Amino acid sequence: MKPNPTTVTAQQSAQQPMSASESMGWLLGLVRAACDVEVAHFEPRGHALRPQTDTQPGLMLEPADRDDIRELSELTLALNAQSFQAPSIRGARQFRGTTAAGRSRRFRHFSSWRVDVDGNRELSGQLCLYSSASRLLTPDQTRQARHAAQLAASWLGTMSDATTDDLTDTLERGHGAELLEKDLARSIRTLKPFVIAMIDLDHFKQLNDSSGHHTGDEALQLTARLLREVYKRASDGVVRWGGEEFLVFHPETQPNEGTERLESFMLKLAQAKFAHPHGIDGRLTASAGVVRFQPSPQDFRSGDMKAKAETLVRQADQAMYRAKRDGRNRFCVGSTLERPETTNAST
Ligand SMILES: Nc1nc2c(ncn2[C@@H]2O[C@H](COP(=O)(O)OP(=O)(O)OP(=O)(O)O)[C@@H](O)[C@H]2O)c(=O)[nH]1
Repeated sequence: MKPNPTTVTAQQSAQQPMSASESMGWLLGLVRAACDVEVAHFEPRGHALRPQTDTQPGLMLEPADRDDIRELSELTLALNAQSFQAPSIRGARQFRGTTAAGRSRRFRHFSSWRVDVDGNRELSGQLCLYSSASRLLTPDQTRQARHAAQLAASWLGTMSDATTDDLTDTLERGHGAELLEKDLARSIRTLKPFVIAMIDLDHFKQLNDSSGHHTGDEALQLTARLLREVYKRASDGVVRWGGEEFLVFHPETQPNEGTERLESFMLKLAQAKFAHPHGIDGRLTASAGVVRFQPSPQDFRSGDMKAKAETLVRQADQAMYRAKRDGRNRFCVGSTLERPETTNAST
């Protein structure tokens, strides 16, 4: 690919840690510079897109938009177009829209790439590029665009290492805690219920002692894989919180979703039948605690998101210890939090 200013800027900024959304902006910038793409649609893996409206206004990728990759990843971006009409872009080969110059045109799909930046969430999915009929790409331009996207994806892949846990490919604790605070803040803004669960493997020390550390590692990897299967939406967080402890969090989009998804994980773990000589029924089990937080308008006023997140984590932890005390291989529900600052009784 010919060097261009976008590439230089991108390579320079790649020396600095970039957020996932900045990375996405950068990737699109590269592709746009290479091939005049007009509409880019990012389809996160394992995550259904919101229904599109009949006429979606064009959305530019401006710095102000970049804090929120979860919202961003659900969007279709009109890079050089004014607007486009598409009831659902997902899988669309073509749709009508208006170019930047105000002309009505048919936009055609010309290429898609798998983007796999973070094994757990966010920029993992399919980037589909559309161009208007008057701008169909030459084979050379297509090659350039492909090269740009591959280059960007490989840079981004390298950068994701700092935020994920090497062994389990889930979010590393520091990064997970930051996302938790952001997601909690969003739930408070939107007044949507929010769920946190703490999951801890049972008798894990004994598994290490009897079957070896390597088997212990495999148990952690299995657990992480099953959690990722259950908590697979772009808005879900799966974090390795401690040695054999995982934290998950997500907005509650359906009633009772927190407990149902945890049940589904427990069932998958039981079906995996991972042998544990000292485990319940000779297999690997887990104990968990889950709390659901329903924000109220009052929460806007007390803004210490870190303290709120810590309280919720502590309550999930207390509920998890209750599950351990009650015999393990189960989960307990912490009391619904009306005010996360108050640490009264989840046990
Ligand atoms: N294999 C392996 N073991 C780890 C890792 N990180 C922490 N551990 C081990 O995890 C074990 C945690 O044991 P405990 O906290 O005593 O808990 P437990 O044996 O699971 O007991 P309960 O939680 O009460 O059921 C310790 O032996 C740690 O050495 C890891 O990355 N790999």
